[in-house]
Parts: sequence; structure tokens; C-alpha cells
Amino acid sequence: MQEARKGRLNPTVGAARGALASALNDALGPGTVAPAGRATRNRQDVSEQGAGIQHENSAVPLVLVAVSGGPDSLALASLTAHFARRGDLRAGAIVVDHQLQEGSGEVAESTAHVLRQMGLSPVLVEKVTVNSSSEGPEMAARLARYGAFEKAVRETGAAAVLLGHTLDDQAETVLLGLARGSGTRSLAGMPALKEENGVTYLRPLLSVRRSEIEEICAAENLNPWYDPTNTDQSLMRAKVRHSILPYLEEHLGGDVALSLARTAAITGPDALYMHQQAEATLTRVETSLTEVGGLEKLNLPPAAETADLVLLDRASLLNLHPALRGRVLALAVKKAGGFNPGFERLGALNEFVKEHSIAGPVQLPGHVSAYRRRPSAALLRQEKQINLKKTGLIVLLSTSK
Ligand SMILES: Nc1ncnc2c1ncn2[C@@H]1O[C@H](COP(=O)(O)OP(=O)(O)OP(=O)(O)O)[C@@H](O)[C@H]1O
Repeated sequence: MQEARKGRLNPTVGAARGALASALNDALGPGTVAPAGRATRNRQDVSEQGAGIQHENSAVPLVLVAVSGGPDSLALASLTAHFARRGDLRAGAIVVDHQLQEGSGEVAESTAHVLRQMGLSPVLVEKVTVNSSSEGPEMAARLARYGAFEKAVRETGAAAVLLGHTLDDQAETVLLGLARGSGTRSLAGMPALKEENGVTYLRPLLSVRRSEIEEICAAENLNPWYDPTNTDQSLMRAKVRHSILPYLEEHLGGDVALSLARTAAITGPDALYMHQQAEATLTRVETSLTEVGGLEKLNLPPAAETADLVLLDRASLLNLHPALRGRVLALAVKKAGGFNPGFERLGALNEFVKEHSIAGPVQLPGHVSAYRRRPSAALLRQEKQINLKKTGLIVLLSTSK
């Protein structure tokens, strides 16, 4: 389109294609997509108008672009179609109709029509029912949407789902995380690549500004749909976008959004590394019922008989760096069937682990209780085979069953 009309590539489109190519290569393997502008191995008789997309070659991976019809995801669809036209990959799309606004069905269908005209195939339109969630309407819609993405991946065998979040979305996410007082993981913002419930999600536009998206849409002749809720400042994200970030930029000077997005780029690998270390450490500090001589030795409430118990060796926990201990404990609470404990509950659990004088149990989110168990001297004398360390155990058990 762009190249055919003017004979030269818009530099913003070129840079965004480059970012998309490297995201696809990171996720699907080096060389899947040749750098933007370079001829590719699968190139056949390819038309820039879309009709020439080579879909029959199932040896090349299929990716699905998640398209709301808004500028970011429509631009992403158009950028992805370019690589499909070159035969590097097959590109389809999934449009989710949340059925929350009047006319949402028409928006979804007309978006799907545009995507088919771009040459994407298959283009799936999925109607979902958004059930109410204790975590609010936005989270409920997200859950329904991700359920639809998972179904689409199962049906099509797609290698990845591409999401249209931009650098400005990332900045907003980091700022919201900071305001809520969250940890490294939240400061890391949204990952460029993640696996969730067996689906690979990519966010190839995290280095692209929203203003550049507008330029891409114009260059690629796209007419996006503008979601009215994006300007509804009763919603926190819209308020951050339209009032708080512009205010910060005016008063602090400089490009605050860029700095926040850089914070995420710096913190992201740290957060991932710490998470991986915590997962590996949890398996090291965990012990089993067999090792401690059976459930009856622990004198736990009756719920323990049916609960998923997590037994942690207290001495090993005490040896951990506090940064790691907190993360290990948070993972252990989730493993026992609970939710991620917030700052206050995690602090209480940490103190309970450290201070012998604090009586338990400690209550944690998701009906998980933490007990400290230590064999009595008499028991140790009686049953020398019991392998309970001198400092004892931390036992996490869920009473929700
Ligand atoms: N209804 C939907 N159907 C399919 N994908 C969606 C839908 N809503 C959001 N997404 C995906 O999630 C990404 C982020 O969504 P979000 O709601 O934060 O932004 P948005 O304002 O919808 O963005 P966009 O400008 O891409 O429409 C979108 O770019 C898109 O990839």
C-alpha cells in the first residue's frame, strides 16, 4: 500500500516492522522473519494488496493478532499482514465481542471485514459473556477475552497471539503499579513475551509510541474504531492517560512516559530472574510428609487431612536473602491454594517465620493458614528417625476445601 503509492517506506512503519520482526524471531525462532525490507526465503508471487498472502503453506507458523478494532491492534494487524504477504508466516486474527456496549457486535464484524480485506486468515469473531468478578469489571472482561484467545489457539493451532500494547500503555501500567505500591514485578510492567495457560503472547509494539501508531494508521490507510471508554475519566487508566501523565510531563519536564517504559525494560529481566530463582528455591526448601514422619506427628487441625499441604524447612528459609525469602513465601502461599499475599500479609508471614515468639497461625489470602511446627523434645527422644530440623517447619494449609 504505502510502498506501492509513494515508492518508499514510511520510516515509522519500517521501524515498527523491525520491532515486530525481532519479537517474532525471539518467540518463534531466529530467522522466522527476515529483517524488514529484506527478501525472505518463502517469498513467492506476492501482492502488496493482500490477495496474494500464502496461507496454504502450513509449514510456516500461524500467528493470531488480537484486534479490538482500535488503532494499536489494527496497526499491528497491518504490520503483521506485511510479513504474511512475504510468506514468512501465516497471519490470522481474533476479534472478541465482549457484548458490553450497544453495537459491539457491529464493531466486531466490521473490524473482521477489514482484517479479511487485509488478507488475514482465519479471522475469528468470538462473542463472550462477561461474568461479574470480585476484581472488577475490567478484570472480568479481561478473563473472558483471554478465555477466547485460548479457545482460538486450540482451534487454529496458532503459535502465538499478538497484542497491540504500546510504549504509552506500558508507561501507564508502570505508573498505576507504582501508585498501588507494588513490587518489582509490577514495576516491570507487561512482558514482551509470556506464556499463560499454554498460550504464547507477544507484545511487539512496546517500543512504539501512541503518536507513531497514528502515523502508521495514516500511512497504511487504516480507519480505526475509537473506544469511547478510553476517554471515560471515571476509569483509572483513562485518567492516567489523559490527565496524570500529561500533568507529570508538564511539571516534571522531559518524557515521563518514555522514562516509565524504560523502568519497565530495566526491571523486567530482574523481576523474571528473581521469580525463576524463587521457584527453584521453593523446591529446595520444601519438604514432604514422609520426610517428617507423617501427618499425625504435626498436630494440625482436621482440615489438614484433605488440604494440599506445603511444608517448608524453617532453617532453610531463615538462610535465604530477604528478597528471595519473601518471594518464596508468596509462591508457597499460592501453591497451598491461596492468592498472592499483599505487602502486609507477606510481612506478617515473614515475621512469623523469623520470630519464634510470634504465635501462629497466620491467616493468608485464599483461606490459607500458616503454622509453625516443631517436634517436642520428648517426641524427638522417642522417635529419633523423625527428620524434623531443630528449627522446625512452616506448614501452609488451605481450609477452603
Ligand atoms: N475486544 C478485543 N478483541 C481482541 N483483542 C483485543 C480486544 N480488546 C483488547 N484486545 C487486545 O488487547 C490489547 C490491549 O487492549 P486494551 O483494551 O488495553 O487497548 P485498546 O484501547 O483496545 O487498544 P487498541 O488500540 O489496540 O484497540 C489490544 O491492542 C488488542 O491486541
